[in-house]
Amino acid sequence: MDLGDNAIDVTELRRRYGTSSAQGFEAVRGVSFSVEHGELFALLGTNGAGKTSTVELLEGLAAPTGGRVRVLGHDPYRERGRVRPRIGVMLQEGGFPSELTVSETVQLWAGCTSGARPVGEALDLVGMVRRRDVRVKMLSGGERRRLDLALALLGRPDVLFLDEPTTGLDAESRRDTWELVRALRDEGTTVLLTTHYLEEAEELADRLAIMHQGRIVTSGRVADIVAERPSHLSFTLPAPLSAADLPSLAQLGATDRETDGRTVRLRTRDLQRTATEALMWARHKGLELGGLDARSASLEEAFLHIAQGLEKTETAKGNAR
Ligand SMILES: Nc1ncnc2c1ncn2[C@@H]1O[C@H](COP(=O)(O)OP(=O)(O)OP(=O)(O)O)[C@@H](O)[C@H]1O
Repeated sequence: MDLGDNAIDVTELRRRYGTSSAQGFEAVRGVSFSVEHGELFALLGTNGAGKTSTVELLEGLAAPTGGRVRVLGHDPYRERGRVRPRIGVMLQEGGFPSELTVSETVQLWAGCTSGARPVGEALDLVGMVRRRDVRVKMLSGGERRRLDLALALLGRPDVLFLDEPTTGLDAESRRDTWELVRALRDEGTTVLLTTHYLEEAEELADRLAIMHQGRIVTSGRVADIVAERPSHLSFTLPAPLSAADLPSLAQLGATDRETDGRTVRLRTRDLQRTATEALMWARHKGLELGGLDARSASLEEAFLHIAQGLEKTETAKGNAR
């Protein structure tokens, strides 16, 4: 393996569906990013943003209409034979013959995979050993996702593509999958994850990119993306006080505030300072603040802010036309 290059390099990637450029639809519109070896990179986006269309190009399932993709230093479409044995792909909809049992399915796949893990090991990784003799048609949606993951892991891939890996899983199975994905990353596997669950990206991703209408609108480390958003401090004042009795926003180190009756929500770039000022004020006055909640910004909030901002821009453009 050439460790000098990134595991994945994507430059100005484009994908158009339909043959005619006049009638076709461009789902990927000049996307660039790279993923280092051993890194876990998440691709997030609004519905129809172009995540799956992008990932399919990385998996070599289609040729791009523009730009360049390299996976492990090779073109995944033209040099499929060199890339395919070293990647693991978990698609959104794994189509299994429904009459086969779980272990027969893994056996079948193992027959087509060079250096495959033993069936028992693959099933153990995803917690499906006890379901090995169950026919695929009898599995729940979440169990099918886990079987899909077992198949993607069979060839001990250097690069693992996970397209919405925990959709349909209950909270406990989702946590188990996260633990497994983290362990694989810690062993050096590069992971490219697409997900609708922001919490999942927040838990797992070293870096992420957010797509909207075929383009990357923001990318970076989770902490950096989140740091651009303010934190919140909220509490309820005891009667008969109101927000007007609070110190000024400048004294509290807050940027602005919302009130709902006696409940106050302060936005701040310095949560520790704002919380300290508010608590010292309350102590000085001998007051008890109800429902006190100090919260750093989350990825969900950053994502909604970006998505809502884009919506407003598009509405404004539409109105201007
Ligand atoms: N085969 C196709 N022919 C024409 N348009 C397509 C085709 N596949 C996808 N599209 C369109 O391309 C756009 C991007 O779809 P894609 O599935 O890549 O988005 P996504 O970000 O994965 O969405 P989701 O999160 O909803 O799964 C959508 O508008 C979709 O309707």
